[in-house]
Amino acid sequence: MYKDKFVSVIIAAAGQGKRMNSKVNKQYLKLCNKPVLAHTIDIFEKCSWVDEIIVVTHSNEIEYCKENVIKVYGFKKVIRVIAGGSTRQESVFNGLKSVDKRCSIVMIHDGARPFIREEYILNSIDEAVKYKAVGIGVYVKDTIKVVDEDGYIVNTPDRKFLWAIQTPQTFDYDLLMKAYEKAIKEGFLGTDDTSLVERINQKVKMIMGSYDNIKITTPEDLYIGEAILKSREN
Ligand SMILES: Nc1ccn([C@@H]2O[C@H](COP(=O)(O)OP(=O)(O)OP(=O)(O)O)[C@@H](O)[C@H]2O)c(=O)n1
Ligand SMILES: C[C@](O)(CO)[C@H](O)COP(=O)(O)O
Repeated sequence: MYKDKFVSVIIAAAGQGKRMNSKVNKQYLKLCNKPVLAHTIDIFEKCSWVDEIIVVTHSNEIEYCKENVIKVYGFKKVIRVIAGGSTRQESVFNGLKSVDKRCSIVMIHDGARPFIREEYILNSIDEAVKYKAVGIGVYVKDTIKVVDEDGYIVNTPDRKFLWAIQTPQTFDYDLLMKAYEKAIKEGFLGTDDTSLVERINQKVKMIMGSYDNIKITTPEDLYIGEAILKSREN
């Protein structure tokens, strides 16, 4: 098992949470009395392989985040809370530009994914040292259809090759920077980080995650989330 490289974690928490349809941004909604974002940061804060954490939040929420999350929960590894952009990609890029000079491995995680467990973080870092680019996910449970604009099925991809990708996604820092710079130059916009690395013809290793590493996206995820937390209490 590895540990001689500097590991930076970028937590992307600058979205607007439109699908949650709530007045309070979803990262600051409470699950078992603690903000979603605080649950997320807590897991990385406690992980001994993580050297620094950068939280990217909406420019209007920087002070709120510092006061109500970083200060209240005493997170020491959060060295910076910075403003995100209008897309997740832009937010992550802002984070990438502000890591410590020693950063060798960078891990990108959604602020809205508060149930990742430490064993998956350690495994991702280990594998990133070997493979330079690592995604985490699960096999899809449903049969997936490709449907055309008129609502007709085009085809049914073989499920054994289909994964639902999650975060954290973990990379050699220089490699991810190169992928981001190319995507920006060429106007490519991806919904995750591995898709940018795929474009520079770098193989990305997929590792198995867990079905409970859900992203808080729509209102029912809040009660599913509370159930996940309660199931871990003992
Ligand atoms: N401009 C953005 C958009 C998204 N994110 C972050 O990326 C993660 C995954 O995005 P998603 O769940 O799609 O969040 P939102 O964009 O906030 O959700 P919605 O699409 O419902 O508005 C979230 O932690 C979100 O805060 C971000 O940092 N900056
Ligand atoms: C990286 C990601 O979590 C992949 O599932 C992504 O951020 C999800 O955002 P989405 O646009 O809501 O799928």
